[in-house]
Amino acid sequence: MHKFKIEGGKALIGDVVISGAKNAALPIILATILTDEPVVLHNVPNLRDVKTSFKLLEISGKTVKQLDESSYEITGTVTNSQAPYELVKTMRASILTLGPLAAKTGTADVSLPGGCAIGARPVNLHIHGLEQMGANVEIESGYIKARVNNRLVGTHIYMDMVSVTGTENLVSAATLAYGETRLQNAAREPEVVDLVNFLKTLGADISGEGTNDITVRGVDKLHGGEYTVQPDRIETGTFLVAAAVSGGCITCHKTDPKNMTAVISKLEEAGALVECGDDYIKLDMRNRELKPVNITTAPYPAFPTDMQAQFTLLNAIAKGTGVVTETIFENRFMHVPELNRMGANIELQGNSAICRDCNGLSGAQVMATDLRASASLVIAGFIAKGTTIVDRIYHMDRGYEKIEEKFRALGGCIERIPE
Ligand SMILES: CC(=O)N[C@H]1[C@@H](OP(=O)(O)OP(=O)(O)OC[C@H]2O[C@@H](n3ccc(=O)[nH]c3=O)[C@H](O)[C@@H]2O)O[C@H](CO)[C@@H](O)[C@@H]1O
Ligand SMILES: C=C(OP(=O)(O)O)C(=O)O
Repeated sequence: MHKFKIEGGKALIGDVVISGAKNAALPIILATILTDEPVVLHNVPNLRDVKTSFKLLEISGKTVKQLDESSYEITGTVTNSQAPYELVKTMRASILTLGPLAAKTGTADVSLPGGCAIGARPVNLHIHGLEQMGANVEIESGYIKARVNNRLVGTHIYMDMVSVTGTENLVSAATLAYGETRLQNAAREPEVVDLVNFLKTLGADISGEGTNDITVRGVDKLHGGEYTVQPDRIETGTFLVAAAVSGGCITCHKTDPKNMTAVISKLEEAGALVECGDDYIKLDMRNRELKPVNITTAPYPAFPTDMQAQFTLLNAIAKGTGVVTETIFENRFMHVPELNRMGANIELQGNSAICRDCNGLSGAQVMATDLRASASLVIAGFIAKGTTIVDRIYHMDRGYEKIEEKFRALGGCIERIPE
């Protein structure tokens, strides 16, 4: 298991090019199951989760060919409708095979993902939606087994909770259903919109994306196409927080400020000077005082849970008290005890973290528990006095491309050490 060794105490300054969004790339890659024709994808990030998605496609019978650093061609037809436990256990987003496999082949045997560090994360909405579209779904030996007679049938689905991958699974499945599917209380996340735009390039007939009421009119088949994955708004936000907490100045290029209003306005409230262009965001924190900000996570367009750990760190080192409330996942504060070990003064009260003044952070040996917790600990290492060792960084490799390279270019002292 690799670790990061980080020397702290330097402002992070410079430019960084943002990669394609993990959470857009994964549903798009797995939705290629829906077509027999070639698909070319660009701006695909080189991440562990992306490799896992390609493995899932290859198991299904598809062929994946890398064209350049971030472009891939996916060809072939699905001949096997299994998403095995060995892969699903390493990546929850494997559940995104369920809708496409059921719609395309009438059969899907997808291992139940189970809980993870941040919460129980059930998939009842995915299953219930498919049942409403006519699938017969059984849970057997740890697998979701979906069977469809002939073809899924469009229907009116009200989703009890806003679920990002739940919406993505049902939208993907509905593209090949007979008739019209209406999804109410759908997720509005930019990654859902990216998936819909991709499906439209393959000939899907969808409207309402970006709202909570999406309509999909099923077509007989989808054709091939070429698509560029949107920039990663969470990677962008992570670098902006790194600039803010280190008193530095970072410009994120090839990103999309339009999808980041909640995060940018909180960074401004925290005292940062933020400048946005069409495809860049620059955050300057030099000679400015960091102020605490209260945040509450909620579905888009509200503040994203995937930026919560980074803002918990921001509040931990700001002068004054900031309250972070997590409403999406029941256990997403695993970074708090680790930050406290580095000198933070954060108290957990129910689903809130009360971040009070501390006397700065000092380097320590800490454990990454999930993807965004890892990001907050790595950034904490850059601002702490002395050396920080972050253990279990495989979490980070799931979602951040070339992370050491990117931080090093900003002046960060970080090296990967094999155990
Ligand atoms: C690959 C991907 O895109 N992952 C993102 C996706 O995860 P994911 O799609 O798994 O998260 P959801 O939006 O589904 O989860 C939201 C809430 O709904 C609950 N729920 C969800 C489905 C369901 O069938 N039943 C149920 O109760 C979950 O436990 C959670 O409490 O959205 C999350 C919320 O923005 C992000 O943190 C993840 O980074
Ligand atoms: C929680 C995340 O991812 P996943 O849903 O893949 O676990 C994340 O991207 O922060």
